[in-house]
Amino acid sequence: MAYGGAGPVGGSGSAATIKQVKLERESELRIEASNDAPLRLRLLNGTAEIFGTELPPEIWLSFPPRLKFAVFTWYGATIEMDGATETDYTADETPMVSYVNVHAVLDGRRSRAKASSPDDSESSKGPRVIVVGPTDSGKSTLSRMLLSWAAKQGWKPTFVDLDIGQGSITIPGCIAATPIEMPIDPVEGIPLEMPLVYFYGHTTPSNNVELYKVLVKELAGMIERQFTGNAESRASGMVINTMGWIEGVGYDLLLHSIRTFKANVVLVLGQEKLCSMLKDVLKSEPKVDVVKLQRSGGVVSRNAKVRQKARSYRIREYFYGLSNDLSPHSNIANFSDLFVYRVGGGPQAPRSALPIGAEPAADPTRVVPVNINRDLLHLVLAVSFAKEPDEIISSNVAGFIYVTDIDIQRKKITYLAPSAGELPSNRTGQPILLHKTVTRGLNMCLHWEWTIFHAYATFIQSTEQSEIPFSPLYPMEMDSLPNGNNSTGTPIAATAATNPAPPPSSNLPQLTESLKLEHQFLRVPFEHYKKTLRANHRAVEKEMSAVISGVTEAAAAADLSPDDAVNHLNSLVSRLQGLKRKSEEGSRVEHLQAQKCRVRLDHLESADAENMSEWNNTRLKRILVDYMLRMSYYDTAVKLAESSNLKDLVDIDVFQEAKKVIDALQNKDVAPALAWCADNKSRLKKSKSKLEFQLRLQEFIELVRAENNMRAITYARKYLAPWGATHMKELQRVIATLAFKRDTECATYKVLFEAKQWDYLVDQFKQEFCKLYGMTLEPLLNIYLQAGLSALKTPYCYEDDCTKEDPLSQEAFRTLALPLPYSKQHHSKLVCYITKELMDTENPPQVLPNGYVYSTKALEEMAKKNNGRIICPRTGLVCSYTELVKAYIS
Ligand SMILES: Nc1ncnc2c1ncn2[C@@H]1O[C@H](COP(=O)(O)OP(=O)(O)OP(=O)(O)O)[C@@H](O)[C@H]1O
Repeated sequence: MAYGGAGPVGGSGSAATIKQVKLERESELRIEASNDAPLRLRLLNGTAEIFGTELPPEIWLSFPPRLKFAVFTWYGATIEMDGATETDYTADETPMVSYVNVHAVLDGRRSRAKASSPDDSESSKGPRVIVVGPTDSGKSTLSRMLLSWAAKQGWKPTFVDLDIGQGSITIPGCIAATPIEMPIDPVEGIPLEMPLVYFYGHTTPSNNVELYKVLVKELAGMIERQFTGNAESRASGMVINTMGWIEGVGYDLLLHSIRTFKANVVLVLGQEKLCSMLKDVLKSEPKVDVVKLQRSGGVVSRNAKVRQKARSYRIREYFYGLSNDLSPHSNIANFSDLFVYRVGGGPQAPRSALPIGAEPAADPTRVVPVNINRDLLHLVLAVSFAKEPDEIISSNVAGFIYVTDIDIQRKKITYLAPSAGELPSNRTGQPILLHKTVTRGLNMCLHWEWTIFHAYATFIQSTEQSEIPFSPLYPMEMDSLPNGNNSTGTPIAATAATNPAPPPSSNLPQLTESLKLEHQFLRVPFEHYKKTLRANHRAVEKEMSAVISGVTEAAAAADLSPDDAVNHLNSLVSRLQGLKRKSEEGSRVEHLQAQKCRVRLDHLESADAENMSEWNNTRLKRILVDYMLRMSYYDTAVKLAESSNLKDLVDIDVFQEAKKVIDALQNKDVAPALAWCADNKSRLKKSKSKLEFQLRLQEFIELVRAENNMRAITYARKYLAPWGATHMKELQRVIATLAFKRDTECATYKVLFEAKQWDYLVDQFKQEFCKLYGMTLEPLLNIYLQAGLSALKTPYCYEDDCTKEDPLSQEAFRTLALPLPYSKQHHSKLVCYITKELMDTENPPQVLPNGYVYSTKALEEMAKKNNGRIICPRTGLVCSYTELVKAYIS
């Protein structure tokens, strides 16, 4: 196991380096990201995937600290990594072939289910796969691969997560399900649009086995009902991830889950004993395949402490997002608005109420009200969709809140919620958006009372401090399983299968492929919208905390006269009025930006075969506007956008923001650029941007140029010294200008005083700006032109006799084509269908409107005979000679 490329083997938390790793076919690069810094990675060439999701070529992906994963390739690939790792190594022994073979069989079963009549409840049922095995056997990872491969082929399998210990869909302590419509994002994990979540409240089922069973039954029942009305989901089936407790009660619970979900494929990871026990028990159930699969050597074992930490990170992630990109909202509610309930462990039934001989036992599913007091402080609460207390157990939850303060005197509770506004309202049917979190501790419920809607929340105490192609197209030979039943179709391949099935290929229609270039079309307005939301949120928080401390100060000031107090309060009131005005304006802007995102989605959706030409025309104009904006032709861009009614489809407002900074830099003023850096500090820091440093260096150089050495030194101490740890060399070079002075002839320092440094800053800013908004660094026009030029570029284009008609005879096109390889040349000859003569530069081909091509000689003769009309000998199309377009042979 070693790196195939240059650079040191393994990371061991050393300083960040960029290194390349060459992966041979069917091998994987196993990575444990460092504990304190993210890791960037990109696919340089070949194809590779992370747990079933293909990597996009040449795009840097950023992985959060502590993530453990593997980049696998079927055909070979080169990966580039930037950042420190705890460990990284390549491995060529993986169980991926057996996993993909399982996928291939499941795929066949899905197709058969889809093809059968929906009325036939048995045969229209897709595979229901349950993945079982001890802790750290790779269950979640295998589930993820099977889901991503299925989604890639256009299926919509349902992912069911019964592992309350870690929780892939939502916080631990819950069981949950969600449809998977796209391959799972290797960084973000399971998408959380609309998960179905049932709250259990402990991280091990042993605390309340009965409740766990009841919730599993509720979840299974709900999914079954959804399948009844949705043939596509039904045929796609489900993949069920389970917990690692496989002995004693844990084993009973596994069997209970297999039966409750009517699983027909049981995949046992790396446990001979469990596999044979399950085969034994399930042999009487003929339609269940039990298959043993090898555990991957890459699966990382985690001890109790690491697991606990992982849970704690998830609480934080739920409220703050994977990379601190979410802002939870702080709200206050009255005690009287809510009721707290605890599930299970309530008072025991009196002996007198029990059958003779029965011992009083706490009802495991009893819902018990609890008083609100300071014990609730720092608890994570889950808000339920139940309308009445007795519906709590059978209801899924809407989301979670975190209690930050309990004011007993004023009877107020302060909490953080992942979304703005009050707790979810039944009227709109909008649940709190679920992100991820962790749970441990008590098992109680919070009842939220509303005029129209009653919501219940379950809360749990978090004692963990939350800081807050396959392509070798081998034919597949499937072994029949010992207890497999062929009536369900092809049996699942056992681990013995050594030939990989064809890797799942994408079912995305062609249009979607071309829409990939439209990424920034959606991303830019969305990033802009997010930025406005953040700015508005910050402004409100700032003003509110100033007002609150103003009130507190006034209350504490014993010597404040009534008049002064009134004046003080009046000033606070006018401040709040100002905030109200600003908020109204802010919300108007937010609304407009959200609308813009909607318009763009609608525009993309409107593309279909019928209006393609008009749609493409609009696209061309969009691309031209984008080009002009990037090249600073703002007025022309605005005119074209206005005259073509494209204002919502182009990013003029975003580029106006850039224009201010660029204009200032061109006037040798760094202040607006520095302000822009301050506004986007955290995101620039995340992407390791050096822009602020470069701006500061330039300010320093200007002070040296003005011979203001003392100020330059003070400036360097204040603004440049903090960069010393990471950019010492550049810093030393610039500081040396104090000695060399502005009229130095020493080339190393002379260049620092040149005017082109400002152009360089403009370029740097443009790059950072594009990165921040998710834009391509090159204008789209260049990318599209390069795509075309790559087909035309031949050595002939660079010879002196290259004809003027060839785009590559133009210098501008030649520059664009510079990085492109020559197009593949076939020495074929084109022969005219009519005259059978060779078509070459002497007798060039011409294209008819119907796409057929004939030689110029033949067409000229035909036009002469028919008064300028051309009749296509193959389709009969009639057109004028003037409608023909010359074709170029390269
Ligand atoms: N091939 C691999 N290379 C590197 N890391 C891997 C590989 N396969 C799995 N892992 C990592 O190992 C860890 C454990 O894997 P996983 O969560 O799939 O196991 P599990 O059996 O579901 O665990 P649990 O005991 O929580 O149920 C995860 O962090 C996963 O990302």
